[in-house]
Amino acid sequence: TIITTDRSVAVNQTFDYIIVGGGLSGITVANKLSGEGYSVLIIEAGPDAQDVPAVLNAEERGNLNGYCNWQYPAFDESGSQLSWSIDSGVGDDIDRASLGANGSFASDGRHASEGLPQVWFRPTKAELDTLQALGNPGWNWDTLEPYIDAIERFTPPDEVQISQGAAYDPSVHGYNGPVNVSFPTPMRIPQAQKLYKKAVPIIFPGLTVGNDLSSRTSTVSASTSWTIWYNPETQKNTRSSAAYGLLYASGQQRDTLTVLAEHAVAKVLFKSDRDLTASGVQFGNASDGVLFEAYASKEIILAAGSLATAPILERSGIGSSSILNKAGVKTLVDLPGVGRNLNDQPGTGTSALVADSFQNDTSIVDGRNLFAPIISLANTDQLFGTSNSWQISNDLLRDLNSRANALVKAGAAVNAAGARAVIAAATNLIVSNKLPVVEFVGESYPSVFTAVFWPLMPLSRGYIHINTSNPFATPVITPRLLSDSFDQKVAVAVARKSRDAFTSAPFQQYVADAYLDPSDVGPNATDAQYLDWYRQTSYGASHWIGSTSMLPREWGGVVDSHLRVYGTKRLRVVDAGILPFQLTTHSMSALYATSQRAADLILDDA
Ligand SMILES: Cc1cc2nc3c(=O)[nH]c(=O)nc-3n(C[C@H](O)[C@H](O)[C@H](O)COP(=O)(O)OP(=O)(O)OC[C@H]3O[C@@H](n4cnc5c(N)ncnc54)[C@H](O)[C@@H]3O)c2cc1C
Repeated sequence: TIITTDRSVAVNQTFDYIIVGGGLSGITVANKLSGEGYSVLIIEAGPDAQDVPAVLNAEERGNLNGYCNWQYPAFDESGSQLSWSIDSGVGDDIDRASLGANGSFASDGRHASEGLPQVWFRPTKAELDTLQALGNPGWNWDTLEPYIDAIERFTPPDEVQISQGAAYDPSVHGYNGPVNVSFPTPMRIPQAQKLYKKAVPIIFPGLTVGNDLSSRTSTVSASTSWTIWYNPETQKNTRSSAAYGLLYASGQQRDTLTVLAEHAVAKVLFKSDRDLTASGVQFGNASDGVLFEAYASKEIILAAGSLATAPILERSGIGSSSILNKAGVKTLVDLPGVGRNLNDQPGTGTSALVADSFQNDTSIVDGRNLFAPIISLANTDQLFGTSNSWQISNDLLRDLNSRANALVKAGAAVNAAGARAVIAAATNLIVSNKLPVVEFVGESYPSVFTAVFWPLMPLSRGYIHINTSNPFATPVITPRLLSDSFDQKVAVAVARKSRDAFTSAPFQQYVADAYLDPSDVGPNATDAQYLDWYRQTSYGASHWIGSTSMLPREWGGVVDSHLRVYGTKRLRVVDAGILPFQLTTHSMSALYATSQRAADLILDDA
């Protein structure tokens, strides 16, 4: 495998496949295709950060600024810039806008301060089967779960880790894959984990503490495993990822794989404006702005992530003709779904001051930088109480049409039928399958207990589009987080629950001030005050999906169930953007499955 920034490896060269983006999905696909002997070029916008300590050592994720975050600006509907920027992944390792969050060369997109993806657990059968129900034959639990199994190399916790809170269900892990999954050594804040585990069933009645986040049909609370492994030589919790597992690993080297780093793809080239067979890409480096071409004899695969693939399609002439006209791009395929249905989970958090006598107790508060030691996933019954939940569920079912119409009006969906199908699918998971609607993370930092949380199955949708043909300009991203009233209800309810946790009996003797932050949203605050605070402080949880959804074309889909871009030939999308609705997990486990399955579909057609 050649990894280089020397563009001469690609300029005017022809490969079997060109993959745009060396993040989680791009690396996974490249590994499979090159493993079959096909020549593959990955063009990755970010840097090769293989030996960067902040990338390699999982606990240095706070030092990633400058390596791994494109930090795209975000806007509200009036065009004003929001106060937060989007951590857009630089793959695991590359520079942050491009790399997928999980361990790829780059990651997909979020704040460097939060670091690259690490939390690992599986989605449920119900949600993977819903991909198929949305008009995508072959995309279901039975076809995808084996790929989740295949990618994971799980190290079960040892007795010490188990005594510190770790637990697992051996049947929901893979043991022979390239991506390591384990509990940290030592476990973080074991005593504080116990407090959260006692408080969670109190604040979310009906939610039980289980033994594994991956072992569930609906809700669960448990200590988290991460995509890390413990290196006894360096004594460090070490990052695992698509990049480390499938690209850098000595056993995965290929004669036919070339990675060109620090170059961004501007657009896809076609044989002609009439024959929309993808034949190559135009690419360059923003520092000099010069554009070059490289060619593929078989296919172009866009894997630049949910925040970059849609703009590449638009610059290539594929998108809504009115948006392309305004940007000065000639429309080749009028495909209005490009860039719509964008969504992420809006996250924020509260904190409580730890009592003086426990301030130096590292089993309760520590400065270690591994996010999310204990995670709880609660459904509407557990969040709202069963009778309120019944009413809220009825409202959700009743309001499908009005929600769909509102999304079309806002420009976040192509048509009411498509919007309704997607919202109905999510609603069904919430109402009938009782899947979790909120994620609640128990954390601590020096001097404070914190709760970090987000609506897990948001119904809000936004959009991302280009506004210029300049290949190096950032897209205009309008996330519209919390624009839906159900998401608002979930947000307010979980924020209140976090206060209930810190005032609950288990925490009482450990907490000096349960309302430390936000101090002005106190016990008597109204829902409106909570919502106002939530809006001001929340930002995307870095699980951006949906902007190139896999759906029937008449519903606003961008790719078909073989991930082929409608209206074109030899052009596919394989990244988080294909998911039409959120999964009740962090995205990487599912994306490893979708990208492996995509590689098999591509090989079937080779
Ligand atoms: C900070 C952060 C933390 C996260 N934490 C977790 C977690 O704990 N657990 C979890 O499961 N998931 C987590 N995620 C989510 C997960 O990482 C992403 O969902 C996943 O990486 C998306 O994969 P992808 O292949 O779609 O895109 P990515 O992995 O983002 O890859 C896209 C790649 O394309 C590159 N690129 C972009 N534009 C161009 C261009 N024009 N030309 C060439 N290359 C380009 C990018 O640099 C990037 O390398 C996190 C994400 C972020 C950002």
